[in-house]
Amino acid sequence: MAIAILTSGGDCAGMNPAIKQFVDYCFNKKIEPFLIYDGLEGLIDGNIKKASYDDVAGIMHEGGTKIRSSRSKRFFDLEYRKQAFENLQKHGIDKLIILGGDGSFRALDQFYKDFGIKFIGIPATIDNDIFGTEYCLGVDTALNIIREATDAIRDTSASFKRACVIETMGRDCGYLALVSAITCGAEVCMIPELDYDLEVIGKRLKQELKEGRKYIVCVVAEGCSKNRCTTTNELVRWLEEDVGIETRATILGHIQRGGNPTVYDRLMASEFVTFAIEEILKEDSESSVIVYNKSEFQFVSIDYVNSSKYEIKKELLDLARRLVN
Ligand SMILES: Nc1ncnc2c1ncn2[C@@H]1O[C@H](COP(=O)(O)OP(=O)(O)OP(=O)(O)O)[C@@H](O)[C@H]1O
Ligand SMILES: O=P(O)(O)OC[C@H]1O[C@](O)(CO)[C@@H](O)[C@@H]1O
Repeated sequence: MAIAILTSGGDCAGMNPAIKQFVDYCFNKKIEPFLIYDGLEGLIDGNIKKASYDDVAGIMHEGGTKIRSSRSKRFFDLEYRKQAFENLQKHGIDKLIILGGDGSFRALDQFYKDFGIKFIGIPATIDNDIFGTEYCLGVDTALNIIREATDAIRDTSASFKRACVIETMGRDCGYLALVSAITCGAEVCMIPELDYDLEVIGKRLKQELKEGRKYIVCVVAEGCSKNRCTTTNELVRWLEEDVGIETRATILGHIQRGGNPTVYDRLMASEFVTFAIEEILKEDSESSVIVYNKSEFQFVSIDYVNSSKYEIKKELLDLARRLVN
């Protein structure tokens, strides 16, 4: 029996520990593990290799993905998916484990419908934006990187009595910005999920500055720029001209996607992969996504994952409401 693993979409910390556990666990179960390099692009190009212990030795602590990732235009095309299927056939692979976001799951769902290749999707994206799961691999590491950066930026802002605007990733989802704002003690948090009123926030900040505030930390989700009118540059202008404080902006960018996986992401990687392998080995297993809710792993259908948009839970949003008023 042969199973292959691939990583797709944005990489994240935790992918390497997952790949290592995949290989180790398969060997332990006397299953042949294969590695598909370069995500869906590699699947199309036949960049597939039987795994050895050497391929995964010493990768537990490394960020990113050793087998690399891709976003593939070609995979939307049946002709290339057929080529991908033929590549798998050459190696006798009929089961796939994919680490990625919901786009990657949709890709393999289409592939399953075309050629019957079963798969299990493991949520792995720093955005934490997949419907049906409270946690996606890589989020804890990304949050810790944002925390470290924000703590450092606060040091220099406080030294100059400045404001700082820190833009986080997350696509349309404000999860990274929200949790970072709460846990880094930000004064302002702007995310697509929460209405905010610059006039009201401005009044509060001016009063606080009058009372001796030495710095302002403003965390903003990249999704705000896309979905609303307030871009990071506009926030800088507003802080300088309306609130009256010298301001610097930092767009954290891809630094949030790299870095050594935290203990939590290493452990989650191991658990996600182990349960996924156990599930896909079952005779009656259907293609599905492994999700993590209330400290438990479960399997849900792709249709379920695609049925709705991920929403940040209200209790968490409530913790940040004072930062938007
Ligand atoms: N309906 C589809 N049919 C075929 N391929 C698809 C489909 N949807 C997505 N894909 C493929 O899946 C790839 C990964 O999707 P996407 O770029 O949205 O990232 P993702 O898996 O959602 O991860 P992230 O959240 O990190 O961006 C796409 O580049 C594309 O090749
Ligand atoms: O690395 P790329 O292709 O520029 O994609 C960036 C996007 O990927 C993510 O890092 C993960 O989905 C988003 O937060 C971000 O908007």
